[in-house]
Amino acid sequence: MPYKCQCPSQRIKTHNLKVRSMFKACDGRGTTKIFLSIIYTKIPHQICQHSQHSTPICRSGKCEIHRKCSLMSSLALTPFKAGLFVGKSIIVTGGGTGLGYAIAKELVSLGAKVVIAARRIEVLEAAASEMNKSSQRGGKIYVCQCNVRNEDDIQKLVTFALETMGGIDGLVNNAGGQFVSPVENISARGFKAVVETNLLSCFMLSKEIYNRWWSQQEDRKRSGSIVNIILANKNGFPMMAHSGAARAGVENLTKSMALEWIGRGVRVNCVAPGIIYTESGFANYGEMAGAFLSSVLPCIPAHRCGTAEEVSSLVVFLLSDAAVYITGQNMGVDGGMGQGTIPLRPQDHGASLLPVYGELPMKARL
Ligand SMILES: CCCCC/C=C/C(=O)SCCNC(=O)CCNC(=O)[C@H](O)C(C)(C)COP(=O)(O)OP(=O)(O)OC[C@H]1O[C@@H](n2cnc3c(N)ncnc32)[C@H](O)[C@@H]1OP(=O)(O)O
Ligand SMILES: NC(=O)C1=CN([C@@H]2O[C@H](COP(=O)(O)OP(=O)(O)OC[C@H]3O[C@@H](n4cnc5c(N)ncnc54)[C@H](OP(=O)(O)O)[C@@H]3O)[C@@H](O)[C@H]2O)C=CC1
Repeated sequence: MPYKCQCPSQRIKTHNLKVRSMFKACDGRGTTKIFLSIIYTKIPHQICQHSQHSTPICRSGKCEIHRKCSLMSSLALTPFKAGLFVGKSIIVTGGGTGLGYAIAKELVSLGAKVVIAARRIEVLEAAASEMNKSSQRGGKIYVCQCNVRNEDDIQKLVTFALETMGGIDGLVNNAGGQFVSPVENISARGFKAVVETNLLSCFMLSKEIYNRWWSQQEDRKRSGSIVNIILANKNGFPMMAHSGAARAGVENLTKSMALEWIGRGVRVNCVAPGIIYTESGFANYGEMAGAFLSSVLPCIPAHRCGTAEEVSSLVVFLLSDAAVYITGQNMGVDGGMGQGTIPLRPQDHGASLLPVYGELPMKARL
């Protein structure tokens, strides 16, 4: 059935697409070639639901492009080769939302078995059922309720992961967060809560897995990789000082663990996101998030927030064997923010010229 496009503008973007297949679309005046990728899943939706279309481009929802779209929407955005993580078992804390969700989704789409762990079981279950649609070559998401501040929960998480996946190859310490407050108003309990959530949790879970699994492996091929998600906090983190301090602790702990455990084939690295737009992450700050965004955007050299996929691809790389010679590092994904100070010097160029990898609403760009 020929696809009838009624788009008057014909502004269908083909860049950023990895061409795997080509479709011909009739615009009523001639033939337009539309290139689609089966990997970069969001693009076909942008074609179908292109905001510049004055009329709906397909009313039936049954055309070839819609069929491809629904197929592709269940796949994850990834630059990595299919099957890269087949046979690998990974824990992602905070994997039911935001960055953790993007990481878990990319991993399962590459064939990994992944346990996602957090406090809200209903959020985890909904996420798992969605992500299992992207699973490829035996990849599967399992869920485990766990408060990472609680040592019993940590032990149960490791037991669950070993029983369900048969081993652990990777750990992403992503669960975390904080509240916004000037230093003078943070109570000791509040400070402690943030340190427990971000630093103690990372120590407890990494240690538990090392003692019960990685240190027990005679097979040197069964190595491990830990990726700790921290913050771009090189110059402190005003209004989130407790978190800046806790994450600095994680960075240093990362270096110590990297040196102590390299003999067992365990690598440990940090990823330091700048300001990454995640709906769940920003929801934690209510109305304050909007004000924060407009004040911080001019200070980000890239002039836009990052996307979860832009963080996930680095995390997945660090978990992979392509990164076997990398340990003890802290890598920023921050649109240049780590080069400046916070609050950063406003940049005087216009809208962001950087292309976007993943999805980013207009409000998260300058
Ligand atoms: C705006 C864009 C920012 C972009 C940059 C960063 C982005 C991100 O990091 S996104 C991720 C955001 N996600 C989260 O922050 C979720 C996890 N966070 C939390 O769960 C809390 O912030 C927590 C770590 C503090 C834990 O909270 P809770 O379970 O309530 O902790 P406790 O019951 O143990 O409370 C202990 C202590 O903490 C004080 N407290 C908690 N929230 C606040 C608050 N919003 N403001 C001030 N104080 C807070 C609480 O009052 C308790 O202290 P006392 O009152 O002295 O007993
Ligand atoms: N978005 C951003 O701009 C940045 C984010 N980060 C960090 O990246 C990580 C992910 O953030 P993002 O995805 O944006 O935000 P989210 O709020 O979506 O992610 C936080 C996740 O951590 C889980 N979590 C929080 N506390 C606990 C706990 N005590 N035990 C178990 N799980 C917990 C939450 O699940 P649940 O509530 O169900 O437990 C949630 O899934 C966080 O560590 C965040 O601080 C760092 C820099 C910037």
